[in-house]
Amino acid sequence: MLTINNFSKTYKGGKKAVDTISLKVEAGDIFGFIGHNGAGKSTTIKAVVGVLDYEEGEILIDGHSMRTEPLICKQQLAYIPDNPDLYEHLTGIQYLTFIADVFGVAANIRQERIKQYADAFELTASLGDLISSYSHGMKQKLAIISAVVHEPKLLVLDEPFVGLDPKAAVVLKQLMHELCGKGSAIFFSTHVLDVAEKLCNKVAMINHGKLAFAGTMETMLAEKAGGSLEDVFMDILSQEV
Ligand SMILES: Nc1ncnc2c1ncn2[C@@H]1O[C@H](COP(=O)(O)OP(=O)(O)OP(=O)(O)O)[C@@H](O)[C@H]1O
Repeated sequence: MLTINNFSKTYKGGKKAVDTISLKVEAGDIFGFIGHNGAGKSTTIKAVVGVLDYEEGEILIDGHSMRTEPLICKQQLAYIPDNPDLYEHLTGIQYLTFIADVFGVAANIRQERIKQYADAFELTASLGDLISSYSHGMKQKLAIISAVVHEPKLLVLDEPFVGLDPKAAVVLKQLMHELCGKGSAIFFSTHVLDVAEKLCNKVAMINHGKLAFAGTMETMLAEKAGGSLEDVFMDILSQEV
């Protein structure tokens, strides 16, 4: 579903934020992307979803190149940034309707999905209110609902658990499992290693722009007998790059 081949990104001014990384996210995967502050996670994610240009390497969504076929790629994915910037002058329901229109979701299907997810996130009563009146967490919940309303083949999230209350975090985890059960793939960055360890079947660790590991969670944990994801993370961080 997502293939990253030898992707590198150098920002203007010469800063090489990501250095020749490759990984594969397949249908049904919940793939966690882990790394220290400034490791290159958001840079990679922004290139994957087509909001950041890149010159080196290739990013394929379901076999299509994000560089040369961005529209086909973007039709298949949903992206939730770490700080969702929504249209504040719309109400919650107007925003969800707008996104459902963009992705051509049939009226009966969108109604069903909006009801299901808004109820689960306890946002139904606020859908008629302006987004400008929402709290940070409510905006995040709305962004999540807007992402799943069109059931994307690939859902990409940057730090999705930051700012969510514990119940919303549980709902999000259930939703991620549900989406993957239907054959979608999820690629998300997180600093919450306990959540990643329990939730993800695959994981990649990036250290100063370079990939330190990419593969199954099982393999990663087996590399450090009896260790947790936190132990592996600390071990990788202590290694020279
Ligand atoms: N627009 C930019 N221009 C120049 N350098 C940038 C830009 N955006 C990010 N960087 C640099 O690229 C490196 C990787 O940043 P990135 O935001 O990808 O890290 P991250 O892993 O997402 O970090 P965090 O966990 O803190 O969000 C950092 O050194 C950062 O300073």
